[in-house]
Amino acid sequence: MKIIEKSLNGIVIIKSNVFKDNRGVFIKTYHKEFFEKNNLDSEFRESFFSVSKKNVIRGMHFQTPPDEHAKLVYCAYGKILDVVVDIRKNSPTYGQFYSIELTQDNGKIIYIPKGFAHGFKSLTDNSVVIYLTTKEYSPKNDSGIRWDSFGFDWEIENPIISNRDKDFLPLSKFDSPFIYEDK
Ligand SMILES: Cc1cn([C@H]2C[C@H](O)[C@@H](COP(=O)(O)OP(=O)(O)O[C@H]3O[C@@H](C)C(=O)[C@@H](O)[C@H]3O)O2)c(=O)[nH]c1=O
Repeated sequence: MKIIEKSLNGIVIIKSNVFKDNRGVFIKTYHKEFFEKNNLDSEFRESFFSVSKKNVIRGMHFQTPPDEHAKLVYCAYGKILDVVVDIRKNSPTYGQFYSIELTQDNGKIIYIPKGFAHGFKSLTDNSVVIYLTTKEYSPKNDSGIRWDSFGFDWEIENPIISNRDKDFLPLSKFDSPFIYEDK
């Protein structure tokens, strides 16, 4: 495992060794000591996955305080375009986004700290996306902003989206509870 990229003062891209043989692939996705050494939150408390058809967009999600959490995200089957946007007030990169392809065999894992909205577009049928989060799911503080409200070009006409995701406020109307802290 190694860090191959950092972005927007908090986003970290981890690359894991991809062991390929005649059976398939093997990829390690979490190593507590590695996270501690690199000052990343490592106390993950829940894990879940979703399966998405091609052209599904899920996002842009986060939990608000006091249930805000860091997330670790990777794609165990298929291929996705993962997207994050900085929603920390006073952040020098507020409103800026970052995107990366995560696939079943590129070994890439994205670490998303508190204060970012997260979403993705599924590039294949049955994309399996796995998450680890540092705080339990909190329906009342589970929130989001509109996927098409922060300038990112998703390169898609009619994505498949949940009703909940369609109803989120655009970033411009969202009063963010997250404040950037210079570390
Ligand atoms: C996230 C979550 C959802 N649920 C329930 C709520 C709902 O009935 C059903 C599906 O939830 P959602 O529609 O929110 O699923 P989805 O839109 O896939 O939500 C996910 O999107 C991506 C982009 C993320 O970053 C994740 O953290 C998560 O917010 O599962 C839980 O019970 N526990 C959970 O932890």
